[in-house]
Amino acid sequence: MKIYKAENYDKLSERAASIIGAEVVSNPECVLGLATGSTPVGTYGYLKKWYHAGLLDFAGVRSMNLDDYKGLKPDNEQGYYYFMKQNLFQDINIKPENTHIPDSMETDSEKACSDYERTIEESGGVDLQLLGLGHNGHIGFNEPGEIFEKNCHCVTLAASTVEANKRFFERAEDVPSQAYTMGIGTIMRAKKILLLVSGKDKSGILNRVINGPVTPKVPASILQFHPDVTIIADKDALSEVDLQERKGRTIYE
Ligand SMILES: O=P(O)(O)OC[C@H]1O[C@](O)(CO)[C@@H](O)[C@@H]1O
Repeated sequence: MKIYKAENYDKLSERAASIIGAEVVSNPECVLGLATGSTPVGTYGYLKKWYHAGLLDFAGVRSMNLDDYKGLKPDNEQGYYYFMKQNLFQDINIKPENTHIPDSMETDSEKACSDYERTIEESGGVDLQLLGLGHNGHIGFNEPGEIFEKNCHCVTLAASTVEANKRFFERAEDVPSQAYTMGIGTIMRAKKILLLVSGKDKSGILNRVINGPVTPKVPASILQFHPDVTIIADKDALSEVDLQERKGRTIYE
C-alpha cells in the first residue's frame, strides 16, 4: 500500500490526476474505473485541463463507473451518468460508446447487475479503479454488512448514505433507496486501485480502513489485501490516522 500525504485538496487532486494521466499515456486503450461523489471532482478538473493542453488523449480509453442509483433516468441531474458528463466526459474526447455505467433504468436488478459485470469482464477488466470513501467505509455503494459481495449487485442504501447524499437532491425523500454497484470482488479485480480521501470528517474511518481489521463492517478495509493500492489523502483526512511503518506500506510526503 502506498500512501501519499497531500498538503490540501488541490494537491490531492493534482497527484491523483497525474497517476490517472500516467495510466492513459502508458496505455492509451486502458479501462478506467471511475467514481462519483465530491472527492474526485478536482481530479477530473486536472484531467480536463491537461486534455485541453494537449497532454492527454482519451480517444481509445474506456470507462466503467462504479455505481448508479436504481430508477433514475440517465438525464436526471442527480444520476451518475449526468454527473460524469458534466464533470468530465463532455470536456474530453472519450467516445460516448466507450463509457459504461450500470443501467439505472433496468428494473430487473439481477439482469442489470449481471449485464454490467459481463461488460467489465468483456473489456478485459479495469486497469485503474478510482475510489472515494463513504463516511461508513463504503466504496462504490458497498455498504457495511456481514459479507464482502463478490459481484455487481443491487443494494439498499444505508440511512447514513441517504443522509450524506441528500445534499444533492431537492428533498431527502427524493434520494433513491436502492442502487446498483460493482461488488467488492469486482473492485478488487482491478489491476490498480486509487483511493482518494479528503477532510477531517473522514479521518476516523480512514484510520480503520488502513489500520483496522479487514472486515465487511468497514468495506474499504479489504483494500489492505490488494497488491497495488494507492491512497492519496489530504492532511485533514490523515489527522487521526496512525502512519507507523508497517510491512508493505510506503508513505510519501
Ligand atoms: O466523495 P464524497 O462525496 O464524500 O462521497 C464518498 C462516496 O460516497 C458516494 O458518493 C456514495 O454515497 C460514493 O460514490 C463516494 O465514493
